[in-house]
Amino acid sequence: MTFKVNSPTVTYTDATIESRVVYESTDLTFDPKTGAVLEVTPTATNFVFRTERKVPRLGMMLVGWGGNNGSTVTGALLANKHNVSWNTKEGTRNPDYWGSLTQASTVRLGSGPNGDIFVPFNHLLPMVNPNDIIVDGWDISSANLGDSMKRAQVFDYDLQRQLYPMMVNMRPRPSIYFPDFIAANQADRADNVLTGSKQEQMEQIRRDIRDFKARENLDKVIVLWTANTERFADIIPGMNDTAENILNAISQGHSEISPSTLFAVASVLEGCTYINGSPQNTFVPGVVDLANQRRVYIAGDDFKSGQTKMKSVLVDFLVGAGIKPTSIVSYNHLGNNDGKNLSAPQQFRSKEISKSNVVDDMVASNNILYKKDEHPDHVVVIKYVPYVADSKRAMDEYTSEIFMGGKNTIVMHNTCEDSLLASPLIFDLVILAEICERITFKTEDMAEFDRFNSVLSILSFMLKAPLVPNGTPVVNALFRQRACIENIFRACVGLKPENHMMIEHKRPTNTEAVPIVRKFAEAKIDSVAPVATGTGSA
Ligand SMILES: NC(=O)c1ccc[n+]([C@@H]2O[C@H](COP(=O)([O-])OP(=O)(O)OC[C@H]3O[C@@H](n4cnc5c(N)ncnc54)[C@H](O)[C@@H]3O)[C@@H](O)[C@H]2O)c1
Ligand SMILES: O=P([O-])([O-])O[C@@H]1[C@@H](O)[C@H](O)[C@@H](O)[C@H](O)[C@@H]1O
Repeated sequence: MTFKVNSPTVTYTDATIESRVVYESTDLTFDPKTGAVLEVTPTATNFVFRTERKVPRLGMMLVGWGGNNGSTVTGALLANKHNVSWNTKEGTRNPDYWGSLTQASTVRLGSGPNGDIFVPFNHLLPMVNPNDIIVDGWDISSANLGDSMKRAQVFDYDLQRQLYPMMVNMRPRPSIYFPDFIAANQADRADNVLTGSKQEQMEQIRRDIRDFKARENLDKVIVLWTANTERFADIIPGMNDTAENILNAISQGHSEISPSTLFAVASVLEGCTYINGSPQNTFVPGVVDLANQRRVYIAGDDFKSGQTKMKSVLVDFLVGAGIKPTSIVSYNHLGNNDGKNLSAPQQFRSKEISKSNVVDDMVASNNILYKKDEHPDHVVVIKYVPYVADSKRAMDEYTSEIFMGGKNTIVMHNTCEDSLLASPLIFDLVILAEICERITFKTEDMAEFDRFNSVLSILSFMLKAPLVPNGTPVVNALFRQRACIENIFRACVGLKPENHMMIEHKRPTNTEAVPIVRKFAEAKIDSVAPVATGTGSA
């Protein structure tokens, strides 16, 4: 962190940052007959946020470690850690974490004499440095990470050449493989698989987590799925609908328990946050129930890296501007192994679902444009074209109705280097999940400090199909998701939410009075007193 907040509402000790926050919202009352809003009442709730300042020694275990994303994440970490630069036809390139919210974006602190002041996002709170993360994981393919990097064809040759010696001795642990959950075309990779009952395999994953933690002297481990997309599992009452039932089903080896669900259960039982970077329904109700019982974080689903990320911006812009998208056609082709797996109908269906639901909240927000249950036509097409490898081509057409019967059509070609866009998100998911493990909060009606809900919806910014606590709203609009993370972290250090009003810069030029500046040190929280000097405030 590079700044301290000067406020009587924030207390810094060696161990913690404690911040007293008034969380303001609105309470609505409705007409019971029509559902129309009757009253809007501003509300204020006193929160105390407590953040542990000690950054832990963190282990990240990737399921699918030998894949394009897994090998790219590993190589990028090593390149940054060891400052490996490489030659390209455009000249020398240096390692970076571009595309990472925590490592390459900034937040506005306030205004200075020469305009707005921005600081790196990861200066808001003490976060893990990705260079310090220790990596391990599993893969059904026995290929070492050096060969996996070559197979992925993501990095430039000169970078691969330098990284290979650092990665060739990294070997994925044998993994859980049930052929009917992923495409049959993946079978030729599966030479590194566990055997035994589902219970025995799940226990082995738990031993692997404990072994990694002990071997590397870690403070904590976070497990993240970046293995192939599975088909959806059937939700079966009495089997995977509660924590007790799913544990029984695993002990009985029920066929509908997927590898990803076994990894999730193993992680939760080991007290490790589990993140799902793929679209399948790993988090069947029994897993969510178990995570809530054990107060362990789970998050998902499906990295939001390229075509869908753009969609969650474009549709938000259109609908927010009062323009009505009526047809959205998203086509893409890719040639990596993910694309090969997605060429199978059931695996494509998982991805189609996660890519299709992303507009629902934005459409539902505007009943001027859309009648009840009215939606744009929305089509998702994915084709496997080996030649383009990891360089996914996305082509989109957005047709919208505009003013007075007009139509607008936006056509976009978006070359999404899949792994170079997804890998920064993997760092963000793990780093943000880790800092969330060090944040607790208390309100007046809570006897003790407690952590967030076990379904860590704050990570939605990185995910196509955000998993949220039952009964809570799903937000896909990208900038609302970003603002959620930033403003919660701002609250943890006593800063107000960024509201973009900048009203201090909108005063009549002829006014004599100096800008109103609230200085907690001089003014009571419930009053605002003009001050003699017009200095900008952070
Ligand atoms: N931009 C992106 O790359 C992006 C965006 C969103 C989601 N995803 C999802 O991320 C996942 C990984 O993408 P990728 O491009 O790295 O794919 P990939 O096929 O290159 O890597 C997946 C790896 O998982 C391994 N695997 C499969 N089943 C496994 C199991 N049960 N246990 C352990 N390993 C297993 C495979 O052998 C492979 O090495 C896919 O599900 C993909 O849909 C990727
Ligand atoms: O994130 P995004 O670019 O919208 O979606 C992508 C899909 O279009 C693509 O088929 C596949 O590469 C990735 O798994 C990713 O899910």
